[in-house]
Amino acid sequence: MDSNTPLPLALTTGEPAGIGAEVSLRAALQWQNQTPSLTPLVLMGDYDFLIATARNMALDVQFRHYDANAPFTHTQDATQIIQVAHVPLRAPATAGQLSTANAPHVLELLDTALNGIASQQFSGMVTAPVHKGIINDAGIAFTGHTEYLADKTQTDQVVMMLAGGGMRVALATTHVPLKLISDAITIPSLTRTLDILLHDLTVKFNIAQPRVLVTGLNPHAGEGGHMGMEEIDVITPVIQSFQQRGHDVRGPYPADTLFQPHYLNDADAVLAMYHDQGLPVLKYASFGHGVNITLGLPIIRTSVDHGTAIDLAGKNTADAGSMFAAIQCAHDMVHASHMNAAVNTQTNVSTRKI
Ligand SMILES: NC(=O)c1ccc[n+]([C@@H]2O[C@H](COP(=O)([O-])OP(=O)(O)OC[C@H]3O[C@@H](n4cnc5c(N)ncnc54)[C@H](O)[C@@H]3O)[C@@H](O)[C@H]2O)c1
Ligand SMILES: N[C@H](C(=O)O)[C@H](O)COP(=O)(O)O
Repeated sequence: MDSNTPLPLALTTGEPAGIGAEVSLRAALQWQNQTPSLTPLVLMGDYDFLIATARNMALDVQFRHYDANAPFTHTQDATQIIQVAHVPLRAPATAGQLSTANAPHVLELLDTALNGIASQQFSGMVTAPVHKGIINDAGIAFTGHTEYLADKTQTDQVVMMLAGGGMRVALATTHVPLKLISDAITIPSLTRTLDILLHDLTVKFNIAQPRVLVTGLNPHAGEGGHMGMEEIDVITPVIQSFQQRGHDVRGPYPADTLFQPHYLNDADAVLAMYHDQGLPVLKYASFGHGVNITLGLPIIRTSVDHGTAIDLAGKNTADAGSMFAAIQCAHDMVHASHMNAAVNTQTNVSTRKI
């Protein structure tokens, strides 16, 4: 490929019984129409299934098979062409009807994108939602893209961060049952989470001196130890160690009152302790336009803020705003990473390999 042509982003179309194909197609067309010649997209999915989905949506669109040896850019007159890296379904897909038979297909979409990134065909991946339950029902242990991609890229720890509504909310734990949360937050794990968060905010989001607000774990951040000891034993010592290293990391703040402009206006990200402490606030502020980002991976990966919406599949009513935002975010992160890599090459500043 011409070195001036940006590498495509891989877009995995997700659970075929859900809204993944619909939001992928709609957002891809919007992206290609708004930004022709910018970053091409390649959809990972079953070619005929995507054609059938487009027909059901009455989209004015043409399809072509992705060919790594024949670069394709969405020029002004080719914005309605969708490139597909064909990953065959394992069984016919019906909107709204989950099937364990297609669980391997869903994971093959991710593997195809990963292989394409490894072989430098793609600059990153944007993922449509998968259904964690049906993959487990198929006998495949799976807790989420976040953990799957960490495992596949042999990354010891990653950080889930969602962005939307003017906020970034990162999590100290990912898909962990509530009763295991306290034990999962240790001085080493929280330190590593903050290291990853600060590093990726700098390198992938171009924030020179990230300001991070950290929540407590317990009501009222433990009320001085009367409502839990995690703040005193773990969270405060970790925050202090980052402050001693010169970072703008503050807290622990009671999570129930932290999410207000008074605090947020003076911060680049909030680090919440667990999934349902931070994400409901962010999703209330931005559902349908938020982006899920996996930090700490050696690749760029973004995703939607919603799930498979089985109840909406096939109805052509799903909002593709979050998928569009995820494409935009991945595009911006690729550019920020390239810029920072160039700066570091020039100044010989070493950064952790991402
Ligand atoms: N990135 C991902 O892969 C991802 C993200 C979140 C949830 N999930 C998975 O999705 C499955 C279903 O999860 P859930 O039911 O909790 O959440 P969901 O987001 O699928 O649905 C919640 C509600 O939001 C609505 N909704 C979701 N997306 C919408 C859209 N684009 N436009 C309009 N309305 C939309 C749905 O109709 C439903 O009423 C679970 O297996 C979950 O783990 C996957
Ligand atoms: N925690 C995510 C959310 O609430 O949006 C969602 O489950 C997706 O997670 P993965 O990206 O790990 O699949």
